[in-house]
Amino acid sequence: MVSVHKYTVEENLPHKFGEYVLQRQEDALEKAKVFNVAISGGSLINVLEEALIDDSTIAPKIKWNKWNVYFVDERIVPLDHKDSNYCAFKETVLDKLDVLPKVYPIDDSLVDAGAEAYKEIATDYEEVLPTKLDLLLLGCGPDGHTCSLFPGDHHKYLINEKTERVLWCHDSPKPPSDRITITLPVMKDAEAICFVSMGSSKQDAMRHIFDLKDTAMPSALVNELFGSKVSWFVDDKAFETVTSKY
Ligand SMILES: O=C(O)[C@H](O)[C@@H](O)[C@H](O)[C@H](O)COP(=O)(O)O
Repeated sequence: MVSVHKYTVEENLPHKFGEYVLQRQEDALEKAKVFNVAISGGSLINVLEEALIDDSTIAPKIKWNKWNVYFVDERIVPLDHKDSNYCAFKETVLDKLDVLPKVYPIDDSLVDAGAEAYKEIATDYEEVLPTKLDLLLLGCGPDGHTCSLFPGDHHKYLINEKTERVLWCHDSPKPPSDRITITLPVMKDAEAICFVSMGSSKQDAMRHIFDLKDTAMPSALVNELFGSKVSWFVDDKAFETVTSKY
């Protein structure tokens, strides 16, 4: 069963999320010297800023020098492009830190080289990713996608992948069209998975995921497959139409 943490604006979701991340950091550092985290793009990056930088009780406890940061998905664009998840993370988080984590972006030297090279970007990133990540921090799109695992027959190859850990996602319904994404085997091996979903644009997806358990939506499939290690941080707007109890 997944854990759902639901908050109103007054209850300060970013702070609660920050406490959760802090706990995962402490758990990981009890066992190892580094904390291996993979993050998505989108609004999650702003929540990271609010939780881990702006929150004055959480910020001093974050041991950035022990963090290794990877990306659960990345758009195939130069790293300084506005669409790059790395670029968003750099501008929103890294540029505001005095002590930096180690960050592992994609190799962007091949972004203009076409399809064969895109496969290579994915394969190369698979080499970079540790086998077991301590924490995956995920978003969920209004269509139920997570990472760049999109719903629908055209993108079934991503969800069906059993061996390769990073794939090239082409014809993405959300631009830009070419991306890389982690696959379910990476999620299977991860210690913990955490989604953040906020705002009324997520209502329909939340109803499909939590009430209808519609596993055609990749985020619902993640719940079904890996439930006990999955946490959701949601606000009351996103969950307004969900009737199931958690
Ligand atoms: O590369 C991407 O497009 C993002 O990583 C994407 O997968 C994002 O996580 C979700 O779309 C949720 O984004 P929002 O929280 O901004 O809606």
